[in-house]
Amino acid sequence: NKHCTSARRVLKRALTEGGRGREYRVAFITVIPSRFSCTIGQWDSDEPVTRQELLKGIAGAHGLYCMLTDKIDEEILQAAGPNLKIISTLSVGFDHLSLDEIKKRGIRVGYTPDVLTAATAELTVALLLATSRRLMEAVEEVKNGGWSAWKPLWLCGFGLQESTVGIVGLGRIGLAIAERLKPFGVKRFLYTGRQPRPEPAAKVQAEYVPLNTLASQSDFIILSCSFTPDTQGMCNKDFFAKMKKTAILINSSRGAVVNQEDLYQALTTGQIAAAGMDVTVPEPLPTNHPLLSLKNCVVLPHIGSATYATRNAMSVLAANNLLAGLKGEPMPSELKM
Ligand SMILES: O=C(O)[C@H](O)CO
Repeated sequence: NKHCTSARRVLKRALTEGGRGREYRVAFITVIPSRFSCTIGQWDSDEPVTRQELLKGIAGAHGLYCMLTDKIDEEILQAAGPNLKIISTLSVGFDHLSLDEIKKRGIRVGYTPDVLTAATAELTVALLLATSRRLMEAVEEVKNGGWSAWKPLWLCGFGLQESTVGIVGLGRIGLAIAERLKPFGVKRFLYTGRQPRPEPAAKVQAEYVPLNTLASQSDFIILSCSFTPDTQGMCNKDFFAKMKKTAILINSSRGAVVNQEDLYQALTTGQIAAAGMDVTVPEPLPTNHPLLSLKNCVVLPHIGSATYATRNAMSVLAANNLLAGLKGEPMPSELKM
């Protein structure tokens, strides 16, 4: 294999933003040239590659380095042709990859678990606190003159102390979120998923419960599951109807796990207290989307893993996955399909 396609480099911005970013970029760009001889067709921008460019650039490639913004489906795989044997995605999520089509062609897939766990968990906690303690509203009030005096009930929210936290998906990130929340004085952790996970659960004394129980008993519900046909639209009007009126929903998994129309209804009718979303459908969410008009909904632009160090580690891991795959070796992080 003498060719590979690097769809783009994500750390270009790190360089232009200065500071620590500079060393990260160096780390990334040295991976491919020093360890493997290949021709790189690169989309050299921090913006997603256009579909057209990707279709054109991938023709004949042996490997593809892509991101979650690239939908790798039958059309792309056809355009690549039979040379393509390795796909390396700069993400832990892989719902942008048509795995059936990929498997059919005997293509191996690399992804980036573990290295982003801490950053994603940290952001999820930040989003939870920003939502539950109404930080966005509070900052806005300071800026717009709404801060008239200290008042007993003004901008009150909900605290974690003595609360019940429900986690949907107690995987690597779900567990890391629970571990970070525990010191806030959470009383009970509930979790749900395809099956009980006694080992991680024991670390935070989390109880495995059915989804309905989690919905009705939790004060905070955190979505940290993969996006699959089972989880698609899982948080819908039935789910919201079971939640406490004082409960808060936090989503740092994939936007489509939540039915956004039903969420809007639940938030505007007082069925639930608030929601914090780091992921939406679509991304970006149009600026006139109804959810953005709500004070009790905090929306972030999918920044769970966005620390310089984490994006650097993801980039290096994705490059090493690609190289190992091209050499026919085991990848550092290969997706089991
Ligand atoms: O799947 C992923 O990797 C996250 O959504 C972004 O880092």
